[in-house]
Amino acid sequence: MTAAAVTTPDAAAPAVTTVALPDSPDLLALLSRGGALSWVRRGEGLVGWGEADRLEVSGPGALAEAAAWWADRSAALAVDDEVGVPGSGPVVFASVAFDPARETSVFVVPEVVVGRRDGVAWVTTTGDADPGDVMAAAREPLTPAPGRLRYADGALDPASWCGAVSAAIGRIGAGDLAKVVLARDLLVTADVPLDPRRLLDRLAARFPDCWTFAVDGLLGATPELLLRRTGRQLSARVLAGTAPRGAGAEDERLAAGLLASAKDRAEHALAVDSLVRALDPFCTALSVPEQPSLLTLPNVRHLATDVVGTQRRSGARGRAGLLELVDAVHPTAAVCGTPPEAAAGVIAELEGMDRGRYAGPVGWLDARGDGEFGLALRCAQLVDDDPCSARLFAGCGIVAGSDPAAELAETQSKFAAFQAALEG
Ligand SMILES: C=C(O[C@H]1C=CC=C(C(=O)O)[C@@H]1O)C(=O)O
Repeated sequence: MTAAAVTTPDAAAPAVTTVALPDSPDLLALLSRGGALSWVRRGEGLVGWGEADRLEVSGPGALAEAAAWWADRSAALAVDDEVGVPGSGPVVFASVAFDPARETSVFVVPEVVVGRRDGVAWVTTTGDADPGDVMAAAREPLTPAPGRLRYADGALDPASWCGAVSAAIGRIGAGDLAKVVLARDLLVTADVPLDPRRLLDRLAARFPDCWTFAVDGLLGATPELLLRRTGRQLSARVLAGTAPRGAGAEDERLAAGLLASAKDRAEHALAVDSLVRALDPFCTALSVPEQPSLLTLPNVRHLATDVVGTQRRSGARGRAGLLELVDAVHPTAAVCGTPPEAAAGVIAELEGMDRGRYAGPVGWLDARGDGEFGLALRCAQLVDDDPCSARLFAGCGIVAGSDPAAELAETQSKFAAFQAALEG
């Protein structure tokens, strides 16, 4: 545990109090129905509820605006933090649009945050709420399981989406670009309102190696870590290149085939390269394994590269904040393509939908500047005006050598992650 912090900017400033908890709570079990906020992996992370503050922002410079907003807001709080670890004290949850210049990014400061890190648990409250009362309040009962589900095509039906993939392969063949990630959406409607807590519980139970996230109605379990900052230490898990799971010996064969696939290796290398190029100017050291490893999930397997770096103490504009770093690395070629401008143009032209916050950075940031951002993948956006409906997303990297039917099957395997959570 690092030093405790007490800051008192002015007498009228809202108070933020963090106290240690004697027991380690099941974080997701604490959430109540409205406004569930989550970033949890293997029982550790943060959950939050209530809204002490909120920013919705879009346009060029959206992330710089958000960073300035959080710096102002967090500096104005009177903080009493007896825990003093990343994630204790004031925290903002964030869900950034895939294209922050065009679409809305959302930042929410919860009234209550409960965290757990390396077995140490704490609760942070903003304003008058008493930490003891907050923890004593039992979670409201879950709403019934969704029961019958109806699915409908989103922007493109499967055949049209395969047509878009063929068109993208044509552009790649013509030399316009090397890679583009094309996504599709699927609409689901249940007979009863969807309960985010039920979905998050099920996602966390089935995908323990993923980060189970929820911010402002966007929920999912992502295997991809865009960027974590702890002090000057930076880390990321880049994924690109996917194979389905099989039964018995077939599963082993598919795993070996993925590692040996020149097409998947090329797709993966572009994603790693895009992150490393963007991060390098901010780092004194950056370590990148030469070969990808395999990340095995219940529904798919990915090529994975874990990158770690040490941030420079200062650059031309001082030491970059986490949101500035996120702005610099996003979008990587894991969600956009190479070169990014050409890929973004092909996505806008061929996908036929707005991604919203799908494939954007999602996570949290504290007042010290520590935080974690994943990419919002394997997720669904709850529909604002229809509590029984959600929009699911899945995408695939397209390179020379991609096959539209195989890419369609890959989106189905990726949708299956959220569908399993819905169908329980
Ligand atoms: C864009 C998605 O996945 C990305 C992350 C991992 C593997 C990917 C792939 O193999 O295509 C994608 O780049 C998605 O799941 O919607």
